[in-house]
Amino acid sequence: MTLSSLTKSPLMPSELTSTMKWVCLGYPFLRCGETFAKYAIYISWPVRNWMPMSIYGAGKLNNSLPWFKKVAISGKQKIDPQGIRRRMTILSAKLLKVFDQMYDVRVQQRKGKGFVTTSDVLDTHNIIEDKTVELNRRETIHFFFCQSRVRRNDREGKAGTGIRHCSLAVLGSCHQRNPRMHPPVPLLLPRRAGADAEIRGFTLPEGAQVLVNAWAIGRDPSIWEMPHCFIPERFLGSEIDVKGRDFELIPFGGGRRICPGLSLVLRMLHLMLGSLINCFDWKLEGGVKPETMNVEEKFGIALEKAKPLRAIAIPVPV
Ligand code: HEM
Repeated sequence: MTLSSLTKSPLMPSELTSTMKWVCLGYPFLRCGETFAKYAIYISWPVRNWMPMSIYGAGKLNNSLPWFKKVAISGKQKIDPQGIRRRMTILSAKLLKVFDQMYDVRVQQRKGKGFVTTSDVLDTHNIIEDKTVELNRRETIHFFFCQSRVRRNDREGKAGTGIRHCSLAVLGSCHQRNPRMHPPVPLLLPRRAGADAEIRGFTLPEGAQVLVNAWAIGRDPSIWEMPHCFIPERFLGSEIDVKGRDFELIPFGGGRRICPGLSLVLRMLHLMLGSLINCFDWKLEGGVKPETMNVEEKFGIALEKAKPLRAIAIPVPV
């Protein structure tokens, strides 16, 4: 089976090229009697590029080893080898409790004299102390919960520290291409090989789950000069963009599963980042310098900064 026949598989991105790097997990190796040595090919990528950074999400063993998943779904006993489900349940409960308390506070405030509506989400959800209140409460709190998850997905260290006077073109390069180094979704949506394939000497068996490591591609020294340096100008005059045509830069994925929010994101980021840079001067807290700022990442389904960025916004006098 050749690379070109693999690309015809409905489960693979049709524009697959050899510049793509692969991590392959979840191949039921017992099924075809592969040796461990061969299987090791599939785990070597994640061990190097992914395992140290994973906490939850894409790094679940249950997702990677089909046998595990089967047991977890069919059996009554829920297997949670890394304690991920347990930790997520605890954290979700904590977050719901926070929202629950906020809701209580607002109910009390609304009962008080002189309460002025703020037209915020709690108010527009029209809290009423009657028998429907429990439903309203649950809906509102879960609405917050979803919102905070979306926010976490989109969170990315893109403060305009030190680039207030950059041109619009450089700004475009910053927000469109910054995800090269810090793609918010480091491993794209999982794909499954529809047929056996041979890629650069590696055998990709039918049924293997394939995770494209956009994070590693964006830092590959064979593709990028000085891959660890943030040089927005490197894209000035360059044809490369994030729209899924250039496989060396695929923070939004590619093919039929490409992020449908792409156009919205590009417009909104330009507007938001431009406004933030235009309206404020930015300083880092505690004498931290941009050159020494901690840019380490914490990996999961969505990439986060290991240490949150604490920036001080100083309004620019009009
Ligand atoms: C900086 C912001 C964002 C980044 C970096 C991002 C990145 C991604 C990536 C990498 C994928 C997987 C694509 C693939 O595997 O080929 C994806 C999927 C998706 N994104 Fe986004 N995304 C962002 C914002 C948004 C927004 C604002 C929306 C909605 C308005 C959105 C909706 C989706 C949906 C629905 C999918 C799943 C598509 C599918 O299953 O076929 N994303 N995104």
